[in-house]
Amino acid sequence: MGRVGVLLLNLGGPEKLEDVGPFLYNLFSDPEIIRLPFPWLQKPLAWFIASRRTKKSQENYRKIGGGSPLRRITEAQGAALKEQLHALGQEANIYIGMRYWHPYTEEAIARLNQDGIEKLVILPLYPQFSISTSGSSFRLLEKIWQEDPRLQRIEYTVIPSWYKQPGYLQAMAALIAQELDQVPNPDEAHVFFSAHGVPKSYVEEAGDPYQQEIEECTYLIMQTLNRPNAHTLAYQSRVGPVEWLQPYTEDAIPELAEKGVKDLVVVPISFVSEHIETLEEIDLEYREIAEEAGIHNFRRVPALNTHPVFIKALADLVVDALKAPSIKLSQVYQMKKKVKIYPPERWEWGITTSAEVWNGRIAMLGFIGLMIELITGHGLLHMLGIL
Ligand SMILES: C=CC1=C(C)c2cc3[nH]c(cc4nc(cc5[nH]c(cc1n2)c(C)c5CCC(=O)O)C(CCC(=O)O)=C4C)c(C)c3C=C
Ligand SMILES: [Fe+2]
Repeated sequence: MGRVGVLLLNLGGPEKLEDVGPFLYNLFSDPEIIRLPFPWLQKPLAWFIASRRTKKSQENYRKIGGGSPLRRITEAQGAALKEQLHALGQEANIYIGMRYWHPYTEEAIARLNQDGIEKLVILPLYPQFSISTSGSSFRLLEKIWQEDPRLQRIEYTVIPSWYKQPGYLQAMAALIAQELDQVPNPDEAHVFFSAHGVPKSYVEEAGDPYQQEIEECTYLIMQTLNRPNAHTLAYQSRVGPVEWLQPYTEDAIPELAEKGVKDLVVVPISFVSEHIETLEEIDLEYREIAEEAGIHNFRRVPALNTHPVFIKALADLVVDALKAPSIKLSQVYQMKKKVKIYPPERWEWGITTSAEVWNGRIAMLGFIGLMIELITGHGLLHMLGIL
């Protein structure tokens, strides 16, 4: 086997408070995060939403020490993975490719090109697949691959998602058991899975398998845990006015308190590192909601970070992927999405699907323009510098 590389894909996070604005701009510029009918509207709208959100988001990052720990943790995971692979007899260079902050995916690709990597495993650090996370990174990689002829010589394979991996399930179960054992009556505590949400339309219209993978994953973790505790799944971190997957975490916690739950063990499920949504949203915001609602013991299960059982699970995934038939980037969407044929771009007269799509797009553009005017007091053309 030639020189082996592992590309770890992750979201990235602002390292300093000054990074928050540009990080949010990068995030909202991604069509997999905000889906707009007109690509030319993406950047002005990203700029607009990022500018409005920066201050509040900075306040949250300030509360967790002034920046995201994601780069530091991902680098530690990469180093631990390299060591574990070495212990299994597999030498490999590890590369970290973040989607919205440093080290960007493009930087990782430049480095693995320089190092002459011949065989590559692409491993997203998201256990479950979503169009908005792994899907977005895969789309970016497809584009990079098409534009860089040097990449054609690399024999690569993708791991689309890995929420069923036994070592991962065992590591999650061990962390939950450890937290349950800290409450006075461990069997009475309620296990509360809080997954990062996505807009409902991702699942219902775009065919994102995320909800199904999250549901199956919670079921498998409970099976692995093998304890009598009741459990609930809810979705956190909603952004914007549209409906996201329900129930929302902030509603589900008081509902459980009303039903008499006193001990709550919260399990962040869609991400493997500590980040703003565990350290701020769960540890501060949801804890306050829970305590006000009458929960006596609110405990949060730590993220996997560099848990040795988890790192061994990642190493096993890499070793297995190197042996298995390769999966190409172009295959992932076919495997993962219940593809709904998007209505044709070509205009057709009459009451056709195409006409409905274009009517919808025009109405949406008008609505966005109206909202911008209502909020800023300026029209869209004014904001774009046209007037
Ligand atoms: C599996 C995990 C994640 C999904 C699914 C996801 C979807 C998603 N996120 C946003 C908007 C934001 N996400 C933000 C931060 C953020 N998101 C994830 C993970 C998932 N996002 C992580 C790990 C982080 C934090 C990184 C860190 O700095 O620690 C943010 C910025 C923070 C804030 O201002 O609240 C936004 C905004 C959308 C719209 C979306 C699905 C469409
Ligand atoms: Fe997010």
